[in-house]
Formats: sequence, structure tokens, C-alpha cells
Amino acid sequence: MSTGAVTITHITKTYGDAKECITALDDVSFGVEPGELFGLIGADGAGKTTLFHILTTLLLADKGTATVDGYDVVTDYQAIRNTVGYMPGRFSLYQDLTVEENLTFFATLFGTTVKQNYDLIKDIYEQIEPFKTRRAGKLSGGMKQKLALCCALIHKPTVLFLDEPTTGVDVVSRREFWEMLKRLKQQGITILVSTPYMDEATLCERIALIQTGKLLSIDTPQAIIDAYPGQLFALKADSIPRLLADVRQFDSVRNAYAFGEYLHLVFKQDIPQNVDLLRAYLHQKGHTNLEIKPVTPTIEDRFIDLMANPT
Ligand SMILES: Nc1ncnc2c1ncn2[C@@H]1O[C@H](COP(=O)(O)OP(=O)(O)OP(=O)(O)O)[C@@H](O)[C@H]1O
Repeated sequence: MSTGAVTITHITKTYGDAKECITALDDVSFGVEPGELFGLIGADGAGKTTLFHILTTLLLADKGTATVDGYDVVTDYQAIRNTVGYMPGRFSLYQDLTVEENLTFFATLFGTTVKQNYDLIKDIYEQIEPFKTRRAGKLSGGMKQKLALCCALIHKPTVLFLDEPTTGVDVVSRREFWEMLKRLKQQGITILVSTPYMDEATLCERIALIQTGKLLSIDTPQAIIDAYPGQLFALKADSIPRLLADVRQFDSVRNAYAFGEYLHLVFKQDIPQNVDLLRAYLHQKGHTNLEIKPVTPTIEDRFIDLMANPT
């Protein structure tokens, strides 16, 4: 038996046939510790759902092995189905059943009752209880999300998989949702959460950055930021689109991209003359109200850099 809450070893998964083959996961290996709040961060199509489907035994990998709570995803799939909680990206709820009917249904599926495990969901359920006779299909996005989380928790799972739980949910509900995850973590539940939102990455203890089936980096959010190579600069001028086109032509620039109201830019090599030379070049190109300043990178900057220069 493996000791990690989740172990993934050389998992590869392709879809399609020899003529048109998509590699959704390409030799992915990593582990999640018991009780960890772990984030899988990647854009649409990165392979997050495929990995969750393999770990929740809904899909077989082509190659590699994986365990959840010590159980093998192939040979012990029944044990895994009883011990994990899974909140799929698209809502798993029965739209025609009411809030309480959905919850009772999921409890019954797992041979338990709402009463038996109410303690675990109490905080979350209390927020939707006033609407308990409302059909799930008539709930707001944030309320659906809370009900789906209650349904995924009602059998007291040891490992919880949440696939893009905050996609399409308003900012306040997103924040509340992450508060709920922290409280669940305090109860010892291992949580794997996938998200395309970079700001949510920093709320996890460790994260894996994934792009087109490949793991780009795995560490704590701070360590991933600290590994940013070189000094990052933010710059702006009166015409941002023209500024971007011009800096991309400048020989010593390694990467430049739009970031909020600024451009972010990193040089190929950090030398003291960089900024003066760039400023002179941009003045000569006719840019006005030019501002260039050093900034601290975010997870998103690191992700962009890793995507452009995978190691
Ligand atoms: N059943 C399928 N048949 C063919 N290709 C698939 C299938 N499911 C996923 N893919 C492809 O595999 C790749 C990974 O998809 P996956 O859904 O795992 O990514 P994701 O990170 O979860 O993104 P999303 O948020 O868009 O679901 C994508 O290129 C996707 O188009």
C-alpha cells in the first residue's frame, strides 16, 4: 500500500486513434500528502479533468499507475469509489430534485444518511438550507456549487476531488468557497482542486502547473514565484498595443505580454544598462508618457515564463 493520499506515477492518457491522437496526459508523476490542499493549475484542455477521471476511476490510463488513499485506481476501484468525494466541473446535481432531495439521494447512494455526517457539511449546508425545497435547477451558480460540495462530502470522503469548482461563480462566492475548503482541510480531508484562475493558486499549499498534458512545475506557490528567472519589469505608455509590438522587436527582450493596464517584460540577460537602452529605443520609436519599473512576479508570470520556456 502506498502512503501518500494520492500517488501518480508516469501516467499517460491519449484520446482518439493513430490518425488523430490527442495526448491529454504525458508521463505525469507527482504525489499529494494526506491532509494537503493541493491545486492543479492549467488552462482549458491542459488535462486536469482527464487526471481527475483517472483518479476517481472513471477512466483508465494508457500507461502508468496511480493510487488514492493507498488503493490502486485499477485493481481497487471499488474501494476508491467508496472513499473519495468528487465534484465534477459541470454540475453533478439532479436539476429536477430539490436541494434536500439531492443531498438525501447522494447520501443513500453511499449507504449513509444526511444526519450521520451532518457535522461535516453543517457550515456549508446552513447557507443553502433556506432554499431546501427549491429545485437544484433554480439555484444560483454559487448555491449550486455549495450544494454540489455538500453532495460530494456527505459520505465523509478521505480525499476530495474538486474539478474547477469556482468556474462561472461570482467573486464573493469564490472567496467564500475557498474559506470553506480551508475549514474542510482542518478536518483532515485531503483536497485536490483544479482551477484555471491563477489567483486561486496562491490559496493552495502546493500546486502543480500543467500545460497540454505536461507538468511544468510543482511546489509551494511561493517557491514557484521565487524560481522566476530574472528581473521582471512593468511598463506602459500612451499606446499599449504599439508599445507591445515595439518591445517585442527589441533584441534583448526575452518575453513581453499584456498584464492588466501594463505590459510585463523580462530581458534575456539582466544587465544594468537594460532599462536605459530600452527607454532610449522606445523614445526613438515615438512613445509618450513612458513608465518602466521593476515588479515582483506573480504565479501567472511564472506560468507564462514556463509555458514559453519549458525546462
Ligand atoms: N473524450 C475525449 N475525446 C477526445 N479528446 C478528449 C476527450 N476528453 C478530453 N479530450 C482532450 O484532451 C485534452 C485534455 O482535456 P481535459 O478535459 O482533461 O482538460 P482540462 O484541463 O480539464 O480542460 P477543460 O477545463 O477544458 O475540461 C484536451 O485537448 C481535450 O480536447
